[in-house]
Order: sequence, then C-alpha cells, then structure tokens
Amino acid sequence: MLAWQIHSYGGNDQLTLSATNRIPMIKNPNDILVEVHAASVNPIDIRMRDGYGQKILNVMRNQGLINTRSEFPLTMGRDFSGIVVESGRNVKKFKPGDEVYGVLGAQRQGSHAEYTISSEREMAHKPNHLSHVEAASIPYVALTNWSAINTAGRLTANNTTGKRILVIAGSGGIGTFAIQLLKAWGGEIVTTCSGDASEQLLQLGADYTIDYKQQDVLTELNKLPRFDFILDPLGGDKGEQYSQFLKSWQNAKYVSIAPPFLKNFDNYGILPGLVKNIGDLGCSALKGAKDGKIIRWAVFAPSKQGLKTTTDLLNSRQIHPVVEKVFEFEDLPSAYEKIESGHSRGKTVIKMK
Ligand SMILES: NC(=O)C1=CN([C@@H]2O[C@H](COP(=O)(O)OP(=O)(O)OC[C@H]3O[C@@H](n4cnc5c(N)ncnc54)[C@H](OP(=O)(O)O)[C@@H]3O)[C@@H](O)[C@H]2O)C=CC1
Repeated sequence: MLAWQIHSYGGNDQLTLSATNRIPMIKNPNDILVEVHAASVNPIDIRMRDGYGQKILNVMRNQGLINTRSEFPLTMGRDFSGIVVESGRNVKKFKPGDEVYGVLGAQRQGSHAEYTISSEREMAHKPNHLSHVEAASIPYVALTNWSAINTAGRLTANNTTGKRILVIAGSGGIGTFAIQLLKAWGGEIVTTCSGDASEQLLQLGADYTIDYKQQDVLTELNKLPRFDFILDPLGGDKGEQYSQFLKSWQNAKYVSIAPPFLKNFDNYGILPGLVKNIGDLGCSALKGAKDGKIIRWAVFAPSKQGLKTTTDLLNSRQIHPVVEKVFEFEDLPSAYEKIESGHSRGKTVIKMK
C-alpha cells in the first residue's frame, strides 16, 4: 500500500511516499482494519515529523505498548474517515463495508496511508450526510476539545447554558469546533482571532470576537464581565499573556491544551523530564490555588463518549465540518506546509479516494 512516511526526524524533505508497505494486519482481536478515504492534517503531525514525543514513544515501545521494533518508518496522521475492511474477533459494532470515522491513539501508526488500524473504542459510524472529507475533519479536534472542555473543564450539555466562555484562537481547527460545541450546549462565547476570520466565527456561534492583531486583547478582555471558562490552545508564551488577565478573574477555570509534558521529556530525558513535569504541575496548581483560579492542562485522548456526543451533534446539524482546504493524497507535503504556516480557518484534509 502507499503511505507517507519519515525515516528520520526533520522538515518536509523527510516525507517519502512509500509503496513498499504491506497492508497492516490485525493482531489484536479488538482492532479494525480501515481503508482510509480521507484524513485531516493537524499541528501534531508537523510536531511528530520534527521529533516531538519521541522519548516517551520509545519508552512505550520498549515496554511493548507499541508493536513496531523501530520508530522508523513512521507514518503521521491522527484521524481518518473510511471503510471497514476487516474486524478482529472481539469487535461487535463494526463489520466490513461500514463507513466509519475515528482517531488513532499515540501508540499506532498513522492514517496518512491507504490503510490504517484502529479499534472499536476509537471510531464511530460516519454520519450519512457527511462526505469522507467532511467526516475526516472532525475526530482529532473533537476529542481534543472533549478532553479539555468535558474531562478537564467538567462542562456538559446540562451545565453550560449561560456560562461565559473565552475561546482563544477561535479560527483554527480546535477553535472552530470548540465554538460550535459550546454554543450547542448554550454557552456565551467570546473568541480571539484575526479580523478576516471574525464573520465566519460569528456565524459558527461566537457572540463576540476580539481582533488580536488590531486590538489590545488584554484591554478588551478587561472591559468584559468575568468568564467562567477559558480554553487556551496556544499556551506557552502566547497563552501567558492571556493568563495574566486572569489575575482579576477569580474562580475562572482555565484549560490549556499546550502542556509542557512531552516537550519536557524530549528536552531533558525521561527521569529529569518526569521531575520537571511534577514540578510544573505543582507550580501551576499552587499558582491557581493562590489566585483563586482553577488551572488545568489537557491533551488529546480517544473517548467513546466524546465521539458519540460529537456524532449526535453532527447528526442533529448542531455542529458542521469547517473544511478550509482539500489536498490530493499525492500532494500531502503541500498540506503540511499549509498547516505549518499557522493561519488555518478551520481544517485541512487530504483525500485518498
Ligand atoms: N494537547 C493536545 O493534545 C493538542 C493541542 N493542540 C494545540 O492547539 C493548537 C491549535 O491547534 P489547531 O487549532 O488545530 O491549529 P490550527 O493550525 O488549525 O490553527 C491555529 C490558529 O491559531 C490562530 N492564532 C495564532 N496565534 C494567535 C493569537 N495570538 N491569537 C488568536 N489566534 C491566533 C491562527 O490564526 P491567525 O491566522 O489569525 O494567526 C490559526 O487560525 C496547536 O498548535 C496545539 O498547541 C491541538 C491539538 C491537540
């Protein structure tokens, strides 16, 4: 089968369209072989291409949690839409021919290939009204948002109505999904974006936008009533500038999806990285407790409940895919360049069929 792979970490010149791969075989009775019809491209693919997370993935490999002998060749791609080819003997819900969409846990080879292996808990039936391209734009950002908003943030369909929510960077893949989910649950949403994205985000459900290029974001935020919940996909230096304004916003829950964990492992090694992570977690908890704030970090994780809720919201037309650009499979490096440039307005998808 064809698969876009890297044989060492680096830039786009490392990406090779390889035809020497065998179609993967089902080894675990819970696994499902899927013919990939479309897959999205996410910032995580660019980071993995650069070597992000390599230390912890090697630990998982040494522990037998990843069943490839070497980290290379490595296939990126964390979500997909396609057709079930074969199901392991424990699989109950999916049979060959079913149209599905889903994600791949960190231990798996990716979906930027003609076939991929996933499992029952990582996929759902594709909503009939969506094309594979539209469906592929959803799962990875949906489940990252689920992890941040529901698992870490404790927001649900039953307790979000009337809550004031700030979505930082509303125009990317994460933001365009977050706005729709939180609006469907009844939140009042303020978001930061470039001016050219404002109209689109208001149509998706944002109540108010702040142009981060033309306006002083902190000044504008300080004019508004307090927030109950803040979603920060930027984190780090960029997120810091927003967290400062939180000083005056007691009891807000702030969730960053740009945690330092994997970077700490990559930069310092496993044991010192672990110590650094414990230190960082402790510092952020103490800082939060001191200022009367709740600070949480969240990462993407497969979730059956998250995928079910997403599928229900797609089927009831409360959430719509926001596909900005589609690239042919053969042109995948151009899709990576687009994501790397950092100015998405929704999602970028590659099309295999
Ligand atoms: N922890 C995890 O598991 C995951 C973490 N993430 C994090 O979320 C981030 C965003 O992901 P995603 O939405 O898919 O990325 P995208 O590339 O789709 O979008 C990034 C968006 O951010 C906007 N942006 C950049 N800087 C600012 C700023 N200072 N203020 C407001 N908007 C800004 C850009 O628009 P503009 O053109 O206006 O600059 C662009 O629309 C990732 O970079 C990553 O850090 C994402 C997925 C999983």
